[in-house]
Amino acid sequence: MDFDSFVLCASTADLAAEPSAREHADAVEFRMDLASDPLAALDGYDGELPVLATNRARWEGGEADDDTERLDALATAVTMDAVEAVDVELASLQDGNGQRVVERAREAGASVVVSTHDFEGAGDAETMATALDAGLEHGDVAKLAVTATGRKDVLSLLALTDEYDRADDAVATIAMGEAGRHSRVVAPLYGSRIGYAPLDPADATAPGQYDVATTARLVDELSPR
Ligand SMILES: O=C1C[C@@](O)(C(=O)O)C[C@@H](O)[C@@H]1O
Repeated sequence: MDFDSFVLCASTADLAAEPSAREHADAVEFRMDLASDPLAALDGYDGELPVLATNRARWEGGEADDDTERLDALATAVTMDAVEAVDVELASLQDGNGQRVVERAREAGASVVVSTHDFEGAGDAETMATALDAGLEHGDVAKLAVTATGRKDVLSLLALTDEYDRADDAVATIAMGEAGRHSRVVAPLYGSRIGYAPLDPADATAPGQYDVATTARLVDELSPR
């Protein structure tokens, strides 16, 4: 999967739901940590959309507990044909444990998204840039999802997104929460390369998400012709 332009992911724990994502999404983000037998589901996957595999650790807002098992499963997932990209937490790369997933992804020709989440706040622009720079050192796309507490946080994030995009650095930026909700459809206009949306709002995988049909429609309507 390449991230030269915006990729909208339908975020789901259920790969069987892929047919209903096709109309709106470019890819499926498979939240392995929220699925009951994720490797079996991937093995049986015969959908059309490419898969971005995420196995989010509990310490980063997900539900996967054992870090060794979690990263092993991710390393196996990237060898599967449908998996064209993988998400690895920046912290897992900085402590060295996630490196084997990146190596496996490289061998398999899958792209690597390096993610950082802040579920409490946004930090200042320098903190955000530090996370993006570190992500770019390890992977193809640096993803930063922060929690916006007000408009200023969103503006800082959008300004940074614009800067990295102008430098041709692939970043994905998201301001989570109510104050940041609009960033999910506006950040792509400033160069954010990935969006995440559930098929059904009741299955949101993060605060402030629009459903995938709404996200696709709004991004399309707002995009310059
Ligand atoms: O990291 C991300 C971004 C996200 O947290 C969001 O805010 O849309 C949703 C997650 O499913 C995904 O793995």
